[in-house]
Amino acid sequence: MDTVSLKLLIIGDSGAGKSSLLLRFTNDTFDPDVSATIGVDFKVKTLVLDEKRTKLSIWDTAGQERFRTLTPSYYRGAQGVILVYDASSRESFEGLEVWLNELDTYATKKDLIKMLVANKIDKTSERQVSRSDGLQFARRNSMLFIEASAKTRDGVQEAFEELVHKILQTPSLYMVDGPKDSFDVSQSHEQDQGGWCGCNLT
Ligand SMILES: Nc1nc2c(ncn2[C@@H]2O[C@H](COP(=O)(O)OP(=O)(O)OP(=O)(O)O)[C@@H](O)[C@H]2O)c(=O)[nH]1
Repeated sequence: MDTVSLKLLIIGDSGAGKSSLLLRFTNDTFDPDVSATIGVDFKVKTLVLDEKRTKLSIWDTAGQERFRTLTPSYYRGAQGVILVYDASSRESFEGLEVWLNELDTYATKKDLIKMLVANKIDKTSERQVSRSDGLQFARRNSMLFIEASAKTRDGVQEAFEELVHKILQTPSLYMVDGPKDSFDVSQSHEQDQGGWCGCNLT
């Protein structure tokens, strides 16, 4: 079976639930007291989809401005991005434009696939962003869209799988010409450890 290595990013306002979505997807756990990400956190997960083994390296970036150093390197070479807002926070929804601008500025693959995730849909009585508002924003910006909850698992697996499925349908995104363009997970991880703090605030 072919193995495809993909780099995915998770971006969005602080507190939207980026680390929680990643933790749910990679470990199937949820931590109500998860701490803010400093710099970047990084997880690898293998997924078999469309008769391909995909080795996903998923970069969870800090939403807080003061922890965002070396921003361009988060974006370099990414084939897919998950843009997260909190459906119980209008502010996090309104922050999406800024994240899209940052993506436009730094992404090196301009045809990368974007998935918009409305997180925290379990907080039904506190909802501030309707499904149709989310869907409309996604359509306007050529993104996939899913509503999810890292807490209840709703939509989480689907969000990652749909994104990967769409990337696999776009071979130009991951077929590489030579070693210089390929993304080597092990090498990149070593760089992370040496370059900046890839940890959670305790
Ligand atoms: N009810 C509910 N709470 C959630 C959900 N996802 C995350 N949370 C909570 O929201 C808070 C923020 O979650 P994080 O995953 O740290 O958010 P983040 O986007 O990674 O934040 P930064 O690291 O600061 O960028 C935590 O208290 C989580 O437990 C969800 O689906 N439902």
